[in-house]
Amino acid sequence: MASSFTTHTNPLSWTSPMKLLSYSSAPPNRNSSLLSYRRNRMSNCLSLSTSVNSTVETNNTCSTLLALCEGHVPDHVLRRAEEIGYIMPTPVQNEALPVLFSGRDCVLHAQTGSGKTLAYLLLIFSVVNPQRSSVQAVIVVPTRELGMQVTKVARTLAAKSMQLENEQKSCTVMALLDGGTLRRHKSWLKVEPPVIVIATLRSLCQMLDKHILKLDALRVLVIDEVDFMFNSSKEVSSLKKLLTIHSSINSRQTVFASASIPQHRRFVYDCIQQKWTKANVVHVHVNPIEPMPSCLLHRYVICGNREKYSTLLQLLQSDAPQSAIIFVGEQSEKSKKAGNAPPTTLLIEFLKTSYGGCLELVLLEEDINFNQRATSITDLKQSGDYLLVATDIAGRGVDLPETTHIYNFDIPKDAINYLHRAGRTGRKPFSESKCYVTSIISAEERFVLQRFENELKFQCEELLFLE
Ligand SMILES: Nc1ncnc2c1ncn2[C@@H]1O[C@H](COP(=O)(O)OP(=O)(O)OP(=O)(O)O)[C@@H](O)[C@H]1O
Repeated sequence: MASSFTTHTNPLSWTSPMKLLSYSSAPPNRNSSLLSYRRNRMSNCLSLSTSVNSTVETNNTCSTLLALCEGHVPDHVLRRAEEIGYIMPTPVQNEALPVLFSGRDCVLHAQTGSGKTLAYLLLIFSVVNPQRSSVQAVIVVPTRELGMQVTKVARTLAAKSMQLENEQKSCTVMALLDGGTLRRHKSWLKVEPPVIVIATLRSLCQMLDKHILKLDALRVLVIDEVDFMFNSSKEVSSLKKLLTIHSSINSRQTVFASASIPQHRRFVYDCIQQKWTKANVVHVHVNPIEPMPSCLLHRYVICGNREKYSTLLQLLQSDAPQSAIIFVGEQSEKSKKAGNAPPTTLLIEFLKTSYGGCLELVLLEEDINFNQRATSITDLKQSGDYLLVATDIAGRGVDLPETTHIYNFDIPKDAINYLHRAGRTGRKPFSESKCYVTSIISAEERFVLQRFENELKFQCEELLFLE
């Protein structure tokens, strides 16, 4: 079956990045802001940081990551970073690292895929002392998937460099994630006391409440995806307790990170008022006029509910993605009670029989067991040719850089969700390649997508199916 799509106005028009950068409220000069972003992105000299309550000297000189971190981060960690391929700092690393090394608390606010993880990990390696067997840094993450990913990067950086002999003892990194049992976590703690702990809030608080883990020696506390954590009714009281009772702002450096911090001025104000951070906290906000990466091209297709499956199939055939994630909405409680199969399962079954392409079909959702979930992401990272069907569990933080296409089979519930789903692609900081985000919507949902466009300052092009 020959299938193809065209854009509403001009079949090729959506390939133009200039056209895609639109603003709901008029920017000072659209073209010049795009050009300056491009220039800055290439030379790593972005100077769009906003500081709150303080004047921050930002580092505007072009330098390598090594030059930026020398004298702060141990040599063996910097060598490992180079071996992995981290040579130049990304804009957020360029902006944030001098602030972080100065000891100030920090709200890291930068686009998805911009390299916030490496920024806070380099801070941690600059502060902790591997000779002391006490927990000196804690990174709190919202999901097991993100936790496993951050643990992997931290362990890779902590591992012995191939270039340096006679190195110091390397840091022990421990993951305390949902899905592991308290007994197992307890015995790991005994066998190899960790210096850096990466944890989901529930598992961490369980250990703290039972006095199995102590944070007396804590030097750095990172809360990743901070807006999500504060928005989650299940997590918020534990989070506040961690920030104010289990540890103190005076003895630790606090870092909050996310690509989306709604009402960020209010948030920073609250941080100070509630004593979650010190009063001289710095808000490092990189590229505030463009909440999403400019390498993303946004498209939508309108179709009836019954045609969604065939529309997705046609899109997959015409796009031929290298790797893709298809986001499906959560199953409602009513549908669960009625004994219906989850929408993810229905879609996987459909694709198994209809999708004839060479990508491996993988499912990721809350209801599959933790070991299976662990395998999914690890396998995907290694294989690189996947068609991942997922709920929003894969929407936050998951880093699969080979993903070239995102499909919103169901429309995200709000603009923030759109931003994080879209941000699962375009995750190669120095690449100029374009990546695609396509939403399959009904005619009635067009106005919802329009609202996202206004809020997130992007423009979506309609794809029309050609018979
Ligand atoms: N200096 C660098 N040079 C090259 N690649 C980098 C650099 N820093 C980070 N990366 C890569 O960029 C990708 C995105 O980084 P990371 O996962 O830290 O993004 P993020 O800002 O945390 O995104 P999100 O908000 O979606 O969680 C990763 O694959 C990482 O390895």
